[in-house]
Amino acid sequence: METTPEDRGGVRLRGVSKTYGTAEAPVHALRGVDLDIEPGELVVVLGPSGSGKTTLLNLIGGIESADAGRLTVAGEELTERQPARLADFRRQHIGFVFQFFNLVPTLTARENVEVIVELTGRGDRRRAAELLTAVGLSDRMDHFPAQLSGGQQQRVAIARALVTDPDLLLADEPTGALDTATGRAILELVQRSNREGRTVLMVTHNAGIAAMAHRVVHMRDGRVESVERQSVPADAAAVTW
Ligand SMILES: Nc1ncnc2c1ncn2[C@@H]1O[C@H](COP(=O)(O)OP(=O)(O)OP(=O)(O)O)[C@@H](O)[C@H]1O
Repeated sequence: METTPEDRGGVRLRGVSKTYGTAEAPVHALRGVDLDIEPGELVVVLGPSGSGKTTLLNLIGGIESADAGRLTVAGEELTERQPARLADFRRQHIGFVFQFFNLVPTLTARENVEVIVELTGRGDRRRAAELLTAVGLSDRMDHFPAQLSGGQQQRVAIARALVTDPDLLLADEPTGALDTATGRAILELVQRSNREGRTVLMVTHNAGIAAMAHRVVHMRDGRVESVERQSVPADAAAVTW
């Protein structure tokens, strides 16, 4: 399906379910989730451990497929899409940031970003240095992950997620492994990316972080329990947890 500018980064879920485990011992990670995310929104997903937050993010990002329901992400219908075509979708539309950075230990910061351009065929290798500078790492580009602090590694991960200019940035506990001050700096980068027009969906345990969202989705037992709109989202620099 052709993506129009209006579709850029928008999400629509209808009756989406995902079950893990066996027929004898099923684990209902998501139970009939309905959710709309408008292009350009910053949405935070809150909920206790096991409520289905990561599963929701992984389905929207095409890492996994739903068992039931309909998903449209960035103008693309993902329902019943085969894994190989989900990979295409991810390459074209999604940037991921994870709790534990997931950098390749044998590549430098710059190479960790550049390799994504090679793997996806999207973006421009020259943007790697530009993005690393934008996240404050101009003097660390040739360092390996082990030579970087956690916060610096997460900055590399954000540059890596953005190098393909994705429609949608998905972040799963991006501050979970960081101290508060470092985590706040990462949230500022996430917010900047959103203010530049990108849709952002971020999962966290920390209710304080939700202050920076346009909308907060509360999950419980695989369901959306409530959605709250915040007319004046806080600056990430002012968020505390
Ligand atoms: N690959 C898997 N195989 C089996 N069960 C899984 C799998 N992934 C998730 N689950 C189960 O699905 C439920 C929802 O998990 P999910 O990771 O989405 O929750 P979460 O809200 O992100 O939790 P946390 O905050 O602890 O990361 C949990 O009961 C979890 O154990």
